[in-house]
Amino acid sequence: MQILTPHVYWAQRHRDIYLRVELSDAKVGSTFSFHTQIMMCVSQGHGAKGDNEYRFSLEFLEPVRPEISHKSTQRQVDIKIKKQEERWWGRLTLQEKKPLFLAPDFDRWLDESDAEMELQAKEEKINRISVESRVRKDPYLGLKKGYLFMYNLVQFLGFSWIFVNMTVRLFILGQDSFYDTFHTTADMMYFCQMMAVLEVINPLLGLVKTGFLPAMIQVAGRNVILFVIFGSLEDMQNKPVVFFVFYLWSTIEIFRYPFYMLACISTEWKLLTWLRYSLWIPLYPLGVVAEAVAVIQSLPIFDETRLFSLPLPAVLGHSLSFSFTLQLYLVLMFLGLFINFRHLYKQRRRRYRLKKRKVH
Ligand SMILES: CCCCCCCCCCCCC[C@@H](O)CC(=O)SCCNC(=O)CCNC(=O)[C@H](O)C(C)(C)COP(=O)(O)OP(=O)(O)OC[C@H]1O[C@@H](n2cnc3c(N)ncnc32)[C@H](O)[C@@H]1OP(=O)(O)O
Repeated sequence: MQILTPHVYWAQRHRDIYLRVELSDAKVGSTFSFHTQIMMCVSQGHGAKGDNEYRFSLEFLEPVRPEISHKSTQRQVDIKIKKQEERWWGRLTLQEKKPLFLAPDFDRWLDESDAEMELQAKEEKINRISVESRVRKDPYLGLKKGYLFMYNLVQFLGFSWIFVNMTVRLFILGQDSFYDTFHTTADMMYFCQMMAVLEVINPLLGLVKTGFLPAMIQVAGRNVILFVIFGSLEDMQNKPVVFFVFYLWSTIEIFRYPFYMLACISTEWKLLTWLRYSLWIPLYPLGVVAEAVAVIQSLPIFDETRLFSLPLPAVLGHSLSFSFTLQLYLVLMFLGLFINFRHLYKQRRRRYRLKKRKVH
């Protein structure tokens, strides 16, 4: 009996092989069999030699997966086969000479670089959809952003009030303003620094991408100075060091909080970003030095007043002055400076590397 072979057209992508078999009204029961990389197809349909049984076999260049998807239409049978390994084939069949019944399917034909671009476009689309669906999944996003925006606004207003107040007094009173900074601005500073505890809680709740430790060091470090050194020792309150500490703190915050506010509404001002990620370079070490001066100045006062001193058993002496704890704290301060300086340096690099990548 004569074996009839249909015309078969082929095209490929990195993952798939497409075959189009020229058989109209092919019966649903086309059978396919696979043996490693050989595929055989038998089908009843209307081809070049009228209504008949047609068959063909192909030995592929590389192994394919045995599962196959195919669809018979009035005009043709479309077959899709998955390659076992995702790569571009130089030709379809193992034998170099192309079988006579096989030809390229120019309707689907793409060369390798076009197929790569198509693959890339598909992957980008999938990524975009998955990012969009992740973003859409958070039903509280608006609420979170609203809360962060309000928090940053309140902090911005608080620190701006301190900064403007101190600057105006400096212009009017000159050096005399150094001595009553605490009495004129401490209430607002207490308020802002108590609120700043939220900066440690926010990353714990996953509201911001900040590391917990840097925020903890920042907030705890400042609050020790504000509440323990300045707040509890009246003798410290009229020292010029208060002016320098408060001025350095508020200078960075009047840029940092508006930067966060803009981030909450997905907006950016280049100059503000630059100031947020650059001003800390001189301000942070200066701030730590000013805070260290405040701690050192408070040591004799704690020794004298015995405030917060730790009672000791009679054999060990009367009590342990709080100044010992503060001397230990001085060491911690420089460790904290190192950790946060490195953190801010990394944040700066990440920000500007990211931006460069977006530009190219
Ligand atoms: C463990 C016990 C410790 C005990 C203490 C030990 C001793 C401590 C000594 C410490 C010395 C402190 C000295 C200090 O007080 C001196 C001064 O402050 S001087 C003045 C200069 N100071 C500064 O410049 C520091 C200012 N502070 C900060 O920058 C932050 O507090 C800090 C945690 C240090 C770093 O901030 P962060 O990690 O948040 O970096 P980013 O700004 O880049 O933010 C990361 C991403 O999160 C988003 N984010 C963060 N916060 C908010 C917010 N409130 N609202 C909205 N979005 C926010 C931000 O947009 C970033 O997102 P993206 O990456 O998408 O851009």
